[in-house]
Amino acid sequence: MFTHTDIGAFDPVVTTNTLRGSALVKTYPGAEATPALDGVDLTVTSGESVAIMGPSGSGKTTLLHVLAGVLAPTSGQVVWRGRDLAAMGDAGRTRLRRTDFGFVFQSGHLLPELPAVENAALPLMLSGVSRREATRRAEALLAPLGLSGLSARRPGELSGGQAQRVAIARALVCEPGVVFADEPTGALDQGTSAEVLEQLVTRCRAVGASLVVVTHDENVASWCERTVRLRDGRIVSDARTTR
Ligand SMILES: Nc1ncnc2c1ncn2[C@@H]1O[C@H](COP(=O)(O)OP(=O)(O)OP(=O)(O)O)[C@@H](O)[C@H]1O
Repeated sequence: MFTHTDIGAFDPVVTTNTLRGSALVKTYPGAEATPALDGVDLTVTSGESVAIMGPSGSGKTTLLHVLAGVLAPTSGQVVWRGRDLAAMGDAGRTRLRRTDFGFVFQSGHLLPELPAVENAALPLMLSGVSRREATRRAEALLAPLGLSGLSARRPGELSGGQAQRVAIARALVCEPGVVFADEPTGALDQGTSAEVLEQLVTRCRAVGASLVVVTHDENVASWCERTVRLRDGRIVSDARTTR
């Protein structure tokens, strides 16, 4: 017979790719009076896409970094797949960021000397997968992003939109549970930005990864299932996107 405790063992928060931030506070040294995050609760469920919006300085990037285990919160807790990030230690969090999370930044952060396919394959090679297997898997991700003919090109030989699509492939190559993107289309013109965003959302959905994307662009947010708005380090609205 199941008791209440037995049922708890099947808690979906523990067994699925749920990312949960609770009571998150972050103060930077010298700015203790004005926390960058001031009591944020945010749960991202498996496969969900969430846009984080708000004015400049409202805490968007800080929230992204705290949820991703890049920055430690001053207080509060981040739990991924039922595990507290604070309990993992620096080495554990570094490993987690490599295996479970993917990252896309505003301007790609690709290595200029490597061809596109090796840039996309890099996280796999860093975790010990052979170059041959890593590039095979990277090629398989570049193809649906419309880049199969460009995999030998170096970043300097790609357009901004193409380079961001290589960055999307790189973020997905380790089959992450969550992709974190900080202004991923901030350096692109509007048309290219819409294409890249569509690709980012579509590819994350195709592989079942959740997406947390910081943006100033309402068009970007409209691609996500949910929009969270911050002001002065607090959530002021959290709503399903209506189309
Ligand atoms: N390393 C840091 N040291 C001190 N203060 C910081 C640091 N990083 C951010 N802050 C401060 O924390 C607050 C939130 O910054 P954050 O970068 O998270 O905001 P944001 O909403 O992402 O802003 P933007 O849209 O301009 O990128 C701001 O007041 C900022 O000045």
